[in-house]
Amino acid sequence: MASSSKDVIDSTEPYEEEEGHSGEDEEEHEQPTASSSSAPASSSKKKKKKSKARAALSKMKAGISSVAIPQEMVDAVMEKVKEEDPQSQVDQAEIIKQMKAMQIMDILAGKKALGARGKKDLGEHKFWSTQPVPQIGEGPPAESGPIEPSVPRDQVRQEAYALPKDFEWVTVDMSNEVQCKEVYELLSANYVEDDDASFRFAYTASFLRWALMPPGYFASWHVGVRVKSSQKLVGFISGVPVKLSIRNQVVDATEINFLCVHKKLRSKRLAPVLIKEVTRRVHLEGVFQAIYTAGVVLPTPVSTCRYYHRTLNLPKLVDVGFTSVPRSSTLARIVRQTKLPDKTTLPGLREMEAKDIPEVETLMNEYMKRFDMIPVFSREEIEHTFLSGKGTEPMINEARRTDQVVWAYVVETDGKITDFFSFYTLPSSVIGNTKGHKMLEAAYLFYYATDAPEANMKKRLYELIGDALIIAKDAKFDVFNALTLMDNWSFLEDHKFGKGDGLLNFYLYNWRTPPLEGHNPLDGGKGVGRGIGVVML
Ligand SMILES: CCCCCCCCCCCCCC(=O)SCCNC(=O)CCNC(=O)[C@H](O)C(C)(C)COP(=O)(O)OP(=O)(O)OC[C@H]1O[C@@H](n2cnc3c(N)ncnc32)[C@H](O)[C@@H]1OP(=O)(O)O
Repeated sequence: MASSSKDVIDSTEPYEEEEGHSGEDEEEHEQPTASSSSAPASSSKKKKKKSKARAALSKMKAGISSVAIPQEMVDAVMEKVKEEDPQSQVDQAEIIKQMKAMQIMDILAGKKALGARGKKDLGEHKFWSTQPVPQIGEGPPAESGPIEPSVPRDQVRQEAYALPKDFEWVTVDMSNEVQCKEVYELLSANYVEDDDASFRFAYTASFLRWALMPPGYFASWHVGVRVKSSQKLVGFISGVPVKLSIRNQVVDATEINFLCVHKKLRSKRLAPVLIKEVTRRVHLEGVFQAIYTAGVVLPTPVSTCRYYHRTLNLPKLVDVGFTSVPRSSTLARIVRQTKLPDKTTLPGLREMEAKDIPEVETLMNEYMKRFDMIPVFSREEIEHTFLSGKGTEPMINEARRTDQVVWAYVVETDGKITDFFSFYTLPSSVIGNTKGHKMLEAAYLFYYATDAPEANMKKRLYELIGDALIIAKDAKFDVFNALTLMDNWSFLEDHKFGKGDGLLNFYLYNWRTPPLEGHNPLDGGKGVGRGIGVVML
């Protein structure tokens, strides 16, 4: 009798990975080291809720929880703080947070300041230690470039990696509605959650189609794993082509995203085999570099950015536990303080149209020179990225069409496009909420550009993002999120974005370059740089 997918999923043993494939991957076969969870902020239930709220979405793809801090180190720091300032209100949770941030910065700086437990705290990395990525403690490279050479197609492993016997590889056809829905369903139930399992990213099917089918995409880079007997999709990873300019070296790369393994198949070493298989398929197309982001700390981030959140619908954010009202204030007061103007303010602001593509391209090419790592968009990519996700009529509300995934606006002054901004939707499902809210509607700041001269740049960006917030509020988003990349640092605080707890790590595969400025968590929110100009979905 054929086993049901439930039986197969429940009984799957940890996967013993193949050894020595094409000399690329000699992972030792051991159980993964369990990552430690972050320390609770407080034992009191109320405080815990508050800490959950602060962490919220920013910790989802952006956790620092995999870095363990020994209790004795926390105690020692606590003692020192009290010694220097007996009135200090700082608590253990804050110390742990700061120490984790310090560790990440040390990794970025290539210092071995990880304490006696060093590498162990970060896990042994049985898989990642075999991959062409900068290893922990290696130190910043003197020069940028590939870690291992590219090889001709006939030297790339031709056969797929072996999977446990009950599973098989599939290439998911994202243009097929049923298959796209299967990916959506896998992710809806199993993708990234925050530490408290309160929210889970809920990318829509139309979003996934938009994200995974840019011009020149390779269907073979949409890799799925199915249970043979039931054909249930239980694993996924995807790549899309991207041309990156990293410190002025242009690299044909792939953007890897949506790595997901069904919850019941976790810790069985399926992720490494998914990563190896997508790598093989990417190599077969002559591409040998990749960019990806993750909340977890792996060897080795090229940069780390922090999330910031701008409240748009405070009562709902409080209801779902995303945020809380400080004791010293009231809901009504904060609503008043964060109220946005009813109408956008910039003359000439309008939705981007196809006719604007050449001017937006010129504007972006010029403006993006400010950052060290940027995407190099072709005209077709600009069209796809900013216009193809516009959705269709009818409108769901006054500023949102059915299936709209991206919002793109330009400022036209005397027939010339002077500015541009965009944001995209990424809702999260609210897990186990008792107040009737199923979804948290979050907008994420995407690309923008302006021709404002440097002296006027800060003011102009402030105005642009102010209007983006108003449009997002009209489209009924609950919160507007942004990272400390591009020039975001210049307007986040002025626009009343709250600093999130979460950090997002940026990684490059098979490319070494000295750390790119993103955000220095030691610097209390200042000291942000202009390293990262790539916005990952
Ligand atoms: C040239 C082309 C190159 C293309 C490839 C470029 C690289 C792309 C890399 C992928 C970029 C993805 C970008 C995104 O999509 S980031 C989003 C990742 N997805 C989620 O967080 C969704 C919820 N979680 C899951 O589905 C699972 O927990 C996943 C699938 C994440 C791990 O499954 P599981 O929990 O069952 O673990 P395991 O026993 O199979 O495997 C354990 C090994 O996997 C390493 N691990 C864990 N999490 C991640 C992670 N997020 N990136 C890279 N590696 C990760 C881990 O360190 C350990 O290796 P090592 O520490 O022992 O060495």
